Amino acid sequence: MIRVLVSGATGAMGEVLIDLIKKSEDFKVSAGFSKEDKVCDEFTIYSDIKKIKEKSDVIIDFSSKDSLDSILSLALDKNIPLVIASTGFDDKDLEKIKKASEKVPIVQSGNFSLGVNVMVYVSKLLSKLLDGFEIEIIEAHHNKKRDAPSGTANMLFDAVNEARDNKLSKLYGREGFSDSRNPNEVGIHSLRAGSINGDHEVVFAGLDEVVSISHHAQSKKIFAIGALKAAKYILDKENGLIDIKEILNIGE
Ligand SMILES: NC(=O)C1=CN([C@@H]2O[C@H](COP(=O)(O)OP(=O)(O)OC[C@H]3O[C@@H](n4cnc5c(N)ncnc54)[C@H](OP(=O)(O)O)[C@@H]3O)[C@@H](O)[C@H]2O)C=CC1
Ligand SMILES: O=C(O)C1=N[C@H](C(=O)O)C[C@H](O)C1
Repeated sequence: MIRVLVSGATGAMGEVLIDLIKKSEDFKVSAGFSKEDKVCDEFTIYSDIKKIKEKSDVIIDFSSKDSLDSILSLALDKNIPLVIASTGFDDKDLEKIKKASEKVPIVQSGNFSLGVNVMVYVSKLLSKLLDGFEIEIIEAHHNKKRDAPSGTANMLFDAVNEARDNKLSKLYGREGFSDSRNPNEVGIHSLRAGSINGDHEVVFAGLDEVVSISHHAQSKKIFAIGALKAAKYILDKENGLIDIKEILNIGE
């Protein structure tokens, strides 16, 4: 039985993850981490990582960028693998994650669903094949999402940009007048409304033709399923930053 320390335990994703773990035969919740202490039937949620004494085999983090330092020190202190699903990280945060992965195995992804990671892989291919087509990215999420654009939109931008020798630049929204569109700009547009679980579209627009690829998350479960798969995969790894594509068997 794999003992999971759930970070972000009282959040929307934390609750979905805990519910899936309770129905699983392979996993159990050892403890939770969140902003407030809370005693649940089968485990305790702590707001202070120093109070967490329960033995855990892996940490799965669906909290926020604000708890990154706590989560990294928890993984390093307990010397256990870490699945980072929180989004909104900047380059300094990503550097901290890379540094910590020298000591413990870490997988960090803005999206743990299979469908999105296949979409990221295909978007890179489309960007290469449709050279000269202009690219726009649209993402839509629920009205409680704090960060914009989504981590997934950033993954999609990185993929299409890599295929264009990193010559592309992000443009967040548009307003006012402009004589012409810079061919290397990628408009990234974020919708926030209702209870949308996570929709993404990449549009490749050429002269008189458009190619697009999209993903629609019908539940939050798809992210928790991917995170649990990642947790199982990194359990026996020594250390290192493991690519989600390796875990989901996507591409070379
Ligand atoms: N990679 C992926 O596949 C996916 C990633 N995500 C990401 O996961 C994160 C959580 O999403 P969601 O569950 O919807 O968000 P919620 O706001 O519903 O939950 C966030 C949780 O983290 C806790 N938290 C926030 N800041 C801290 C902190 N500094 N220390 C301790 N606990 C903290 C919150 O506590 P409290 O409730 O007290 O505020 C809450 O329990 C987001 O970054 C989101 O983008 C979401 C879905 C899929
Ligand atoms: O906040 C969410 O809900 C989600 N966030 C992730 C992101 O920022 O891409 C993944 C998914 O789209 C749901």
